[in-house]
Amino acid sequence: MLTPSEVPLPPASGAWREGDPPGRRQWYERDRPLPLEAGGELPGVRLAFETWGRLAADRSNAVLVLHALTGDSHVVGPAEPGHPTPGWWEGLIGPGRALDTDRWFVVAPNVLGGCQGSTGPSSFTPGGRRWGGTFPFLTQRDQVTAEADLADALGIERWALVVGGSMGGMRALEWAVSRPERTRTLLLLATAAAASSEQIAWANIQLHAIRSDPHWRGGDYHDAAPGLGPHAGLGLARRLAHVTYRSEPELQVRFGRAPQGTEDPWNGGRYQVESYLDHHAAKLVRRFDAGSYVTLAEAMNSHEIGRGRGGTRAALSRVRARTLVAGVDSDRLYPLPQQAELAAGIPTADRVRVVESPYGHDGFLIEGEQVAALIGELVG
Ligand SMILES: CC(=O)SCCNC(=O)CCNC(=O)[C@H](O)C(C)(C)COP(=O)(O)OP(=O)(O)OC[C@H]1O[C@@H](n2cnc3c(N)ncnc32)[C@H](O)[C@@H]1OP(=O)(O)O
Ligand SMILES: N[C@@H](CCO)C(=O)O
Repeated sequence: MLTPSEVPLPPASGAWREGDPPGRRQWYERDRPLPLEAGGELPGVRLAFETWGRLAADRSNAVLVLHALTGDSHVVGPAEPGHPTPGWWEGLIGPGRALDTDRWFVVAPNVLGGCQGSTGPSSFTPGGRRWGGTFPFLTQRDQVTAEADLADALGIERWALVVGGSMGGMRALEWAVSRPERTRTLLLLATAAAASSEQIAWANIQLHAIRSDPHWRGGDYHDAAPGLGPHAGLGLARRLAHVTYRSEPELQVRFGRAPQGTEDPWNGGRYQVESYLDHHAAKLVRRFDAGSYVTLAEAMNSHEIGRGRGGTRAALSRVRARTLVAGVDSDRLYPLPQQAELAAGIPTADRVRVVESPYGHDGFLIEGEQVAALIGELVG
C-alpha cells in the first residue's frame, strides 16, 4: 500500500505552474502592489478566474461565486488540461441551472494566496524567485480587495449575487460588509462571522502537521528535488480536516468497523475509514500546494468581521444586500449557531435556513439541489 508521501507527485504539490495549459481560465493582473492589512504590500498580484454566460450591456447580471479552502475557479466542468479536477459545484451553473447562463454572467476567481493560477506561495516574485516562505501573511480582507480590483477590471460595479460557502462565505460576507453598495443579494453557506477558537484550534493542528514535515523547509521547498515537498504533513492535515468536514453518523454508517478489502487491521492492515482518509490525503497532495494551504488556513483564522469596525453587530449592520444564511444540520465544524448569529445580526437577512444533510460541513458542496433552491429564492 502507498502512503501519500510515497505516491509519485508532480513538483510543487500539484500547484499550477507557469507554462501549464490555461484551460478556460483567464487572468487579471494588478498594475500596482496590493497594500496588505497586516502591513507591507504584495507586488505582482494576479488572479485566475473563470466566467460563464455574458455580461449584460447594463452590467446588472453579474454573479460572484467564491470557493472554499481547497476549491478553485473551476466551479463546473470536466477535468481537462489546466484543471486537475472536475468542477466542485457541478450542476449549479449552465443553461436552465440555478445560475442560468442564459441570464447570469458568473465569475469565479481563484483566491489570492491559492495555487490554481492566482498569486500564492508557489508563484514567482517579480524578481523571478519563488515566494515560498517569504510569501506575506494575508487576511480575508486582502483577498477581497484583490477580488474588488478584478470586478473593477471587468466593469462590474455591483454584483447581483455574491455566494460562498465556508472560506468562500467569509469572503462573501466581507464583500457585503466592506462594500455594501456593490452587493445586491448575498448567500452565506456554512460560514461564520469570525473564526472560532475551536476552528483556530483545528487549523493549528493542521498547520503544525505541515510545518513539522522535514520537507517543509520553512516554506522554501518548491525548488527542492522534483516531487519533494511536505506531502506527508499536508496529507496529515487533510486527514484531520476531512474528519471535521464530515459527520460522525455518516462515517459510522458508511464504514463502521469494516476492514479495507482483505486487509487485516490487527496485522498492519487498515480499516475502511483509514483507507478512505488515505485516499483523500493522497488526492489533495496531488492537487494542492502546502504553502497555499498554510497561507489560506492562516487567512481563515484571521477572519473576524467586526475587527476595527466596532464589533460583530456593528459590522453586520452595514450589510444592505438581501441575504440568506444557511448552515448544514450535521456540520460539526461550523455549527448552526454560527449561521444563526449571522442571520440575526444582518438587518436584511431572512431567518436562518437549514440544509439537511448527513455529510456534515461538506454538505454545502454535496447538497446541490438545496443550494440551488436557496439561490433560486434570491435570484430565481
Ligand atoms: C469532486 C472533486 O473532488 S472537485 C475537486 C475540487 N475540490 C474542491 O473544490 C474541494 C471541495 N471538494 C471536496 O472537498 C470533496 O472532494 C467533496 C466534498 C466534493 C467530496 O465529497 P464526496 O463526493 O462526498 O466524496 P467522498 O468523501 O464520499 O469521497 C469519495 C472518494 O473516496 C473514495 N473512497 C470511498 N471509500 C473508500 C475507501 N474505503 N478507501 C479508499 N477510498 C475510498 C471513493 O473512491 C472516491 O474517490 P474519488 O473522489 O477519487 O472518485
Ligand atoms: N471540503 C472543503 C471543505 C472546506 O470548507 C474543501 O476542501 O475546500
